[in-house]
This record gives sequence, structure tokens and C-alpha cells, in this order.
Amino acid sequence: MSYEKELAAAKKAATLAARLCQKVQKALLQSDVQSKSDKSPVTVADYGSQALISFVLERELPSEPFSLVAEEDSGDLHNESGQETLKRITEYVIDTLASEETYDSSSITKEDVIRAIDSGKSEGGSSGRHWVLDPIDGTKGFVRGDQYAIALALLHEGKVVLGVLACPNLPLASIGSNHQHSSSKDAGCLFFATIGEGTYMQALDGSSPTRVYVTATDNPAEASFFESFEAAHSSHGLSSSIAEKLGVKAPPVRIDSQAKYGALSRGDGAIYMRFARKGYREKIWDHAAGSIVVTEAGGMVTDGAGNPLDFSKGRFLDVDSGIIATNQKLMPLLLRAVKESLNEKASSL
Ligand SMILES: Nc1ncnc2c1ncn2[C@@H]1O[C@H](COP(=O)(O)OS(=O)(=O)O)[C@@H](OP(=O)(O)O)[C@H]1O
Ligand SMILES: [Mg+2]
Ligand SMILES: [Mg+2]
Ligand SMILES: [Mg+2]
Repeated sequence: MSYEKELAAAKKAATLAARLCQKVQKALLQSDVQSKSDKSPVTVADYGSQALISFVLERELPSEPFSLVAEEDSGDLHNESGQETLKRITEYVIDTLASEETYDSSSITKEDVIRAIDSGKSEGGSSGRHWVLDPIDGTKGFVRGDQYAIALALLHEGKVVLGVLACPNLPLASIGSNHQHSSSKDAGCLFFATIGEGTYMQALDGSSPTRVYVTATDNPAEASFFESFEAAHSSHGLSSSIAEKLGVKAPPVRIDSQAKYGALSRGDGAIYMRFARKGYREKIWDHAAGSIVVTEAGGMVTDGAGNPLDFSKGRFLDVDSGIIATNQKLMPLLLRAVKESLNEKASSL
């Protein structure tokens, strides 16, 4: 089955949303300390990105039933303090859509924005088609001025068949294990993948796409690994012990968001490990787009026990012992190291 129309719509939607987020991030980073501690700028970008993507997908694909599983809902926008935020979101959406000649955005109202945001309440599941959206993944990175991603995927009969990752601050050149704070020069990547057709990357501001592949290395000593920037999101201690067992020499590369999956898909590093604290339930929008970007580039994404990720169960993604990704040659070694480390951890408790 071809998903050509859906891919074109998804790329357009994610690219426009990235533009909106960049405008908000620029204003946020230029603002004074007081308004930086205020949560509203990131809220404006989260909601704005979700509303805009919902508008674009519905307009580009009018003949398809529209179901969207997305992170945000309009709950907080209905009270008194939400009114100013809603006004700003609507302005950003109108302004960003105005750059597309084919859209008449001037008539979009605050009510339209609320409706667009709340179209993301779908439960997903194993039948039919559902879009899956994280309007800004890596919110903490966004606020810091670091990495974040707009992550959009399409589920068909419970399987991810298409994924687009817009990473506005990710350098176009490789980020190795000696990666420093990124400059915005030559940054902005759009990764996209369709089932059976490979993964491609292009510049967010337009360039022809190039096909990307995960690293071919089978030598852990040459491999480096990615993990969350935020220690609260993934155990850095556990990943270090696994890396040590494997014989990985390079220090971890810690970056925010699904930009990690994008970087892995083009071979910047060889492994991604994520071990959330016990009791935390992963969400499908945090992994759907990233996982197909990696698998179509030749990689593998499983939970810590080696099971494939199951996106067909609704909004949550239930996993056994974390999420890991690497190439096909390193996966058996990685799984063994994960198992050993988890057993050691369990017996030391
Ligand atoms: N406690 C805890 N454990 C694990 N994961 C959590 C936790 N809290 C949040 N989240 C989710 O992590 C998403 C951010 O992804 P990363 O951890 O890859 O990036 S980061 O290092 O936190 O920036 C982040 O996505 P966004 O909310 O879209 O930013 C969350 O869905
Ligand atoms: Mg997220
Ligand atoms: Mg988010
Ligand atoms: Mg969030």
C-alpha cells in the first residue's frame, strides 16, 4: 500500500509546526528571566503545534476519516488565565499558516483552535488509521534552547506505517560522542520514513532528501550511545553499567527528545537506551515516529526484554524493562548486557 499523499501531508504539517515552534523558542530565549520561569511560552508552542498539525492534516486529506492521538488537550485553556494564552496561540497559528499561499488562515477563530487541539483525543487502537502526534517532544529541551522534536506518525491496523520527525535544532552534520551545545547554524533536520521504503533526511528549510542508514558497526568498542538529557526520565546509572558490560568506550551522548532516534537513524551513534523509573507508563507519541525512522534505516527497536513495541493498545505503550534501539548486529549483545545488568540490579536489592 502506498502512503504517498499521507507522507506529503505529514511533512508539510511537521515543517509548518517546526516554524511555529522556532518563532516561539526565539521569543522565549530573548525574554527576561522572569518570563523564562513562566510556563506559558512553551504551552503556546505545544498547543500551537498541535492545532496547526491538526488543521493541515484535515485540509490536505479531506477524503480520509480523521483520527488523531495527541499529547495535549485544551483543558487549561478554558479558564480565565487561559484566555490570553489562547489568543496568542491563535495568532501564531494564523501567522504561520499565512506563509502557505494555498491557505486562507485569516478566518481561523479561537474556537477553531480549541476544536483542532481537541481532535487529538482519539484512543487509537488496532483497527483503522490513526495519526499519532507529540507536538513538542522534549519540552524541557525546548525551554533550555536545546533539542526538541515535532513527532508525527500514522498507525494502520495497529502498526506504524509512516513517521516524520522535525528536529529544528539538530545539526545537519553528525553529532558524535564529543558533541557540544549545538549552534543554530546549519541546523534543522526533517527525518521521514514509510514502511518498506527506507528513511530519508532533508534540511527543514528545504533540500533534496538523502537516504540514511544506521551504523554498520558490530564492534561495541566503536559504538556510542544516546540517552535522555533528563536523568529523571531514564536511569543513567543502569545504561552506564550496560555500556560498560558491552565494552562501549565513549561517554553517553545525552540529548532531549526523539532527536535521539533521528541521530541514531543516520549513524551518529549506535545505541539508544531508555529506562524510565518503575511505574512510569510510556506513551505512544513518544516513540511511534522515532521507531519507524530507526527501523526503516535498518535498525531495531525493542523493549528491554527484546519484544517488539506494540502501538496497537491505545494511548499507552506498555513495555517490559525500558526501550532500546540499535543495529541488527549489536542487538543480541545489547539484549544480553541489559539482561545481565537487570539481574545484577535485582539481586542487589
Ligand atoms: N518520569 C518520566 N520518565 C520517563 N519519561 C518521561 C517522564 N516524564 C516525562 N517523560 C517523557 O519523556 C519525554 C521526553 O523525552 P526524553 O526523555 O527523551 O528527553 S529529555 O531528556 O527528557 O529532554 C517527555 O515528552 P514531552 O512531554 O513531549 O516533552 C515525556 O513524555
Ligand atoms: Mg514527548
Ligand atoms: Mg510533548
Ligand atoms: Mg509533555
